[in-house]
Amino acid sequence: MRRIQVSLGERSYPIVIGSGLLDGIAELCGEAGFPVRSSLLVVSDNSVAPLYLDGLTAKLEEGGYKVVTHIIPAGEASKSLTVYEEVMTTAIKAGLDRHSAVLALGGGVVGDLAGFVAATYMRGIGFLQIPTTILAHDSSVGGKVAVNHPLAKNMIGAFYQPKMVVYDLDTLATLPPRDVRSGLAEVIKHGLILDREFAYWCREHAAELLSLQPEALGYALERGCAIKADVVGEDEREHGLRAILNLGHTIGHAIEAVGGYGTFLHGEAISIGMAGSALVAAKLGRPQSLYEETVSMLTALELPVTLPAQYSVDDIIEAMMHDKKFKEGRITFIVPDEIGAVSIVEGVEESVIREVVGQLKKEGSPW
Ligand SMILES: NC(=O)c1ccc[n+]([C@@H]2O[C@H](COP(=O)([O-])OP(=O)(O)OC[C@H]3O[C@@H](n4cnc5c(N)ncnc54)[C@H](O)[C@@H]3O)[C@@H](O)[C@H]2O)c1
Ligand SMILES: O=C(O)C(=O)C[C@@H](O)[C@H](O)[C@H](O)COP(=O)(O)O
Ligand SMILES: [Zn+2]
Repeated sequence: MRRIQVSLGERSYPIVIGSGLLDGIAELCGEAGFPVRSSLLVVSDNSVAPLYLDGLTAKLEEGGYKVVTHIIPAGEASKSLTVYEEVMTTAIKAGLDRHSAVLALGGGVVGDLAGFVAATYMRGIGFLQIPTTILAHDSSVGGKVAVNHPLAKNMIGAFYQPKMVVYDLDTLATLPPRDVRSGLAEVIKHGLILDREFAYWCREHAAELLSLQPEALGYALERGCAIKADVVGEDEREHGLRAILNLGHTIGHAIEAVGGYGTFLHGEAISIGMAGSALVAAKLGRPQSLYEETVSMLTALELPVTLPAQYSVDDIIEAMMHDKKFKEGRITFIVPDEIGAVSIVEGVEESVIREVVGQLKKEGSPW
């Protein structure tokens, strides 16, 4: 077991990462400050719940907690105001009070949605993240919680930190291969923005990562969590540095919204977006080889780097205008300078972005 601290003053918390952690979940809830005999609302989805919810509930009840559960349909479409309201209804009917807490058992969809419930139920109750996907090494850390609006990703949300992240790597064994690949996009993102050596390590160990080899995966997730924790510790509310975690997301979020949530998985859309950012970089004077190197890393992880022909450039550009970094008619891009270093570039010309999205389509893609 290893602990990585997210240092945020009185909102600091540990990421507990390792094997067999769910057996000790009641003790960890105690450490997180949830009083024994209080009610815990466990939110999960209908793929994760059959695998892990009964075991988790039994351990929590053995530890003296009352457990209420709410199971949402798996997939991005559940990150909606409708599903948010349904979870709230469960919380109210179960009589959750200010000593209660919400536990998110699942991937980023469950974590973002349940976190937004925790942030807003009675103006905020306790929250614990129990990530079960590779991608959720990113989503469970840092306190961005949200649901989507049909026009734009994560548009309705809050910054609300969990009291703890309990990352039991044993749960990853049941992940479908497509979600393994999608999660690896955010893993390599952490290397691409801040750690050159780690980015190359991911490419070199791609086969082990894709086959969920425990040592390689454990190392990659610890490194990814540590990089994320450092950035969040520096800039919790994205006044500056934290924006670098958005590499690939300006285009990626637009692809998700235009395609319909769930058509492309988040990591897939972000992978195409990271290829796009490297094309923007080339147009701003960085070497073309940076694009080729980025693509070689993404394709080693079997991630997409091109956009299907049916996506309209106009639609993508329009969706981008809803990006949270879009200010006064100017689009901000996180642009790679080299592998392991990026710049935040405000006011990238629309004509440049149009060309890049067109180029992403041109390659022709099986996706
Ligand atoms: N808050 C943040 O900082 C942040 C960061 C990155 C991504 N996100 C968000 O996270 C979401 C994507 O997260 P995700 O990829 O984890 O999606 P997800 O929660 O939909 O999980 C992916 C799929 O895997 C299934 N699954 C989860 N764990 C499983 C397991 N252990 N075994 C078998 N199946 C399992 C789920 O049922 C789902 O079908 C997006 O909405 C994205 O916007 C948020
Ligand atoms: O934590 C962050 O900050 C990130 O940007 C991490 C991203 O991977 C994540 O997808 C996040 O939800 C995007 O944030 P948003 O503010 O652009 O919605
Ligand atoms: Zn992301």
